[in-house]
Amino acid sequence: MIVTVTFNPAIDKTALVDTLVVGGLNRLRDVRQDAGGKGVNVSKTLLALGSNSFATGFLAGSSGRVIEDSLDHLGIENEFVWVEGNTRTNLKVLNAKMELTELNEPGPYVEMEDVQALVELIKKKADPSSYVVLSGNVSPGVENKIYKEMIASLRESGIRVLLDADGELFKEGIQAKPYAIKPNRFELAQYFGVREPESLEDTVMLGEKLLNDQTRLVVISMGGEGALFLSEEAFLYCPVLPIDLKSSVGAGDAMVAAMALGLENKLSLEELAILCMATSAGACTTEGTQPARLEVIEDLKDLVQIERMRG
Ligand SMILES: Nc1ncnc2c1ncn2[C@@H]1O[C@H](COP(=O)(O)OP(=O)(O)OP(=O)(O)O)[C@@H](O)[C@H]1O
Ligand SMILES: O=P(O)(O)OC[C@@]1(O)O[C@H](CO)[C@@H](O)[C@@H]1O
Repeated sequence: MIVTVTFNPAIDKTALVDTLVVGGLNRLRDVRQDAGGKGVNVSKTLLALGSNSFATGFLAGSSGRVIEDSLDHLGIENEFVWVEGNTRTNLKVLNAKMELTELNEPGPYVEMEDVQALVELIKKKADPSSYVVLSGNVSPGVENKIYKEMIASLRESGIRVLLDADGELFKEGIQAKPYAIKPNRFELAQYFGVREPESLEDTVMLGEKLLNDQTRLVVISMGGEGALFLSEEAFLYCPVLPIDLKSSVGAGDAMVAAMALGLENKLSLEELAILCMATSAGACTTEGTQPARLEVIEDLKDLVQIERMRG
């Protein structure tokens, strides 16, 4: 069973505008709404890939109900800890050049006792064969060391964690050596306090420093430049797939879903890379934060190219 944890889910409003004017009036068109937040997107993608998951985290107020209803409607098993306030709405605006501007709200306040309730819920659902996906930002009130503490605590129960976070959450979380991580190139550079590496070799040099006896898989996503897959088995580079881009919001989450499924199904690194590339590219072919249909993902798999950098 894959358990996805979203501390700070969101209703994602995606809209188009020809030119985004900062400090001016922008009239949006083609506004669509999706139940989102990184872990929620991972669960939606797993469903598209034909896999069950259990979605949890924090929800609040009427927006929280919208997300819960959407997951129920999709048939995704879920149980959230309910807190005061209202789950956030995040605005994603794409201009005519397909440049994305994201305006993410902070989300409702979460007390430490709510976090305790969440950890108990996760431990109730997960067992040593489970992968727990911790992804996204946390709500106000939650400390940056939370993922680090959760990774350590879940490890005591033999549960493996896949971490996708940025900034301090990532920096702290890494210290607890999660089983798998998916930084993008910016997050990787930020972690090491260096400029974003330009070459694949320099990116690999940073990424391999994060592999260790417990962190067995490092995937570095590089947006339109593809991704790197590092494990003790091999180091692989996959160039980006040629697709008709609709919205890249959630492409990273699609990749995380494919990583979790690949690990659960014990795929080889090469098979896992193919699934990740096809699933993440598929997410870019849909509007908003919807995953692609399985047939689309299957077709995209044929386009994946793999360059072996080591192993
Ligand atoms: N324009 C694109 N065309 C095809 N595939 C893409 C494109 N953009 C992203 N992808 C795929 O999605 C993967 C993840 O994208 P990206 O590196 O932007 O993730 P991210 O930074 O975690 O994004 P987010 O947090 O917004 O989901 C890439 O490695 C690539 O495989
Ligand atoms: O504020 P966070 O938690 O970092 O990111 C939240 C978010 O931008 O991530 C998803 C796309 O990856 C969206 O569904 C959601 O709005």
